[in-house]
Amino acid sequence: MKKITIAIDGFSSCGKSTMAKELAKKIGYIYVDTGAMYRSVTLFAMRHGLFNADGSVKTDALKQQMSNIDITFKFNEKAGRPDTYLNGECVEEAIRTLDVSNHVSPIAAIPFVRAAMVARQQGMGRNKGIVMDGRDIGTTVFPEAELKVFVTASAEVRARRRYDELKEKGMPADFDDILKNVQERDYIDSHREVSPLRKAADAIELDNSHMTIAEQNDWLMRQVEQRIEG
Ligand SMILES: Nc1ncnc2c1ncn2[C@@H]1O[C@H](COP(=O)(O)OP(=O)(O)O)[C@@H](O)[C@H]1O
Ligand SMILES: Nc1ccn([C@@H]2O[C@H](COP(=O)(O)OP(=O)(O)O)[C@@H](O)[C@H]2O)c(=O)n1
Repeated sequence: MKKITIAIDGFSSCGKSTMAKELAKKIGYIYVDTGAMYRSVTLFAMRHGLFNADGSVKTDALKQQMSNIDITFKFNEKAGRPDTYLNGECVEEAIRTLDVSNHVSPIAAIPFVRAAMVARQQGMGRNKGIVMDGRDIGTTVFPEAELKVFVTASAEVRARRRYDELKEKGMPADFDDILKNVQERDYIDSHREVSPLRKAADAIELDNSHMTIAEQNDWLMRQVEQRIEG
């Protein structure tokens, strides 16, 4: 069966990685969560004092440190998805905190950070057979992807989903803080100069506000079948 490239973009916390990882498992593709890469750079910057007190980034210092940031993925059989490693340390949990979420968008707006991440992502997808989710996969990383999906849901629905997830994991969560974070990231991600979050002209839009996880997985599988058979 022919292998294709699948790009899943959209707003924060709308279910991109949930559907991407499930699809990859079903069809035996590699799954890459590009948000985890930007989150890992952010965690590194937080740990190394590369943020100013006002939340802005010490850009020159970060630039000098970029070659010391090694991000890798290793498949976790139990979780059924790849875990993210920063310089050899599993940071899967550490990169999902609200603190990291509150710092990530300024990091992801920096051109040299994006250039480094995009180069790595393109390398991982060189042989196709990949499902990648993020903000700029269909527009910048793989503009030639055979299937592009752009996912949306209302900000309240997305914040509720993230809130439920953090609660279930026993992590601190406040609904209003999460909603504010989701809205702020949407704004910064959509308005940055380099690769802003936007729907690619040839992407299919999916509003999953009122869909179950099973329904969206079925929907995505149908889209893939059409591309693979067609
Ligand atoms: N259709 C859905 N209905 C309810 N919850 C969902 C749905 N899709 C995803 N979720 C949940 O929403 C949360 C955010 O999903 P996630 O896949 O991490 O989003 P993203 O990758 O877009 O940030 C997760 O806890 C996930 O289980
Ligand atoms: N391809 C990507 C993926 C994420 N990002 C940035 O990384 C942040 C975290 O992405 P994420 O996918 O983990 O976020 P959630 O939607 O899971 O909350 C986003 O808010 C963007 O600022 C990006 O700029 N480009």
